[in-house]
Amino acid sequence: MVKSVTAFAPATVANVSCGFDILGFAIDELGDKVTVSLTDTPGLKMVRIEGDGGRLPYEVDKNTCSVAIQAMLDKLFFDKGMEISLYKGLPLGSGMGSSAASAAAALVAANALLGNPFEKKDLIPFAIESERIACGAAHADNVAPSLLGGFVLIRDYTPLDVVKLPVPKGLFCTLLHPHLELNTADSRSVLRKQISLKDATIQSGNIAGLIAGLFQGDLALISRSLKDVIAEPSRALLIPGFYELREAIKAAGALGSGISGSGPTVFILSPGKEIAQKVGQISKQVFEKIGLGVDVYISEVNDKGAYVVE
Ligand SMILES: Nc1ncnc2c1ncn2[C@@H]1O[C@H](COP(=O)(O)OP(=O)(O)O)[C@@H](O)[C@H]1O
Ligand SMILES: N[C@@H](CCOP(=O)(O)O)C(=O)O
Repeated sequence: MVKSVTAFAPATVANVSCGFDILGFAIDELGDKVTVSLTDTPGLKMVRIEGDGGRLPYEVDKNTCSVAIQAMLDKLFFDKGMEISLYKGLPLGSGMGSSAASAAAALVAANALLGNPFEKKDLIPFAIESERIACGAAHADNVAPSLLGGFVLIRDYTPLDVVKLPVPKGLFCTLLHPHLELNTADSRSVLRKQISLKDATIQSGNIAGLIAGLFQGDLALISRSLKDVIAEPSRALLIPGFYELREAIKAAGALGSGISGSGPTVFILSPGKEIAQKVGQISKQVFEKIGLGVDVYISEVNDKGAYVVE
């Protein structure tokens, strides 16, 4: 019997502008790795955390890896133990679904260790529990795409209704991660609690348009729909250079830009790698001009999601 499994789970862009808490997609290469080992001593233990600068909790009721696995084991009435090692590839509070990637990798590793009693889709509720711990909100728009890959819609939470959407060919994402940290809990606290009928109508039109654009592979429709009148107006104020960046890339041929998750990372969608690289260069200069260091990542949409590596 296999005693130890390692899994990788990718970074994700949640919301995708108009899909607050209901839409996200996965990124290539960037992500977290988790190794889970079976032990005879009952209970979970976080035995190792690397790449976090010593900032993440070892307490099993605080780390998203162990919280997610515990939720899964509760369902199975499992009486053995597991040791968990986390290798963080993602920066904390980045808006790239860092807490979610840890949970997704942990679940895929633990599930494989037990002989895959759950389909990947069935792991989402366990991962959602870990998001409640990380940011106080049980949102699924990072954990679902990190587990399943591609664009994922969360049509409803009660009961959970998750739909994987098509990924148009040639779609590239540029991620700009300015060297700032924003806690998801903090950037949720700045959101308005009420929205007007007018804004609800605009947002519904855009999310419907974005999903239709994904199904039809219609990049012009995707471009027209990448607008957010709900979260972005409040959150953009927390990201220096956000509107300057949007202005600077206007003529470069990108489809649109927005805040990745709750920020500070900004995502830009482009029709092809060349434009994705060009807007990356332009945006980098915008951030550097205002004295902010920035990491630039270019990626296709990752359609695979979390997977076992060894
Ligand atoms: N394994 C983990 N990886 C990342 N963050 C974790 C993890 N476990 C717990 N957390 C907590 O979650 C918070 C980071 O999550 P969040 O601000 O939502 O970042 P992100 O936007 O990158 O997902 C921090 O308070 C951190 O302590
Ligand atoms: N829908 C959530 C997404 C948070 O993503 P994160 O990557 O910043 O954790 C929100 O907008 O709060």
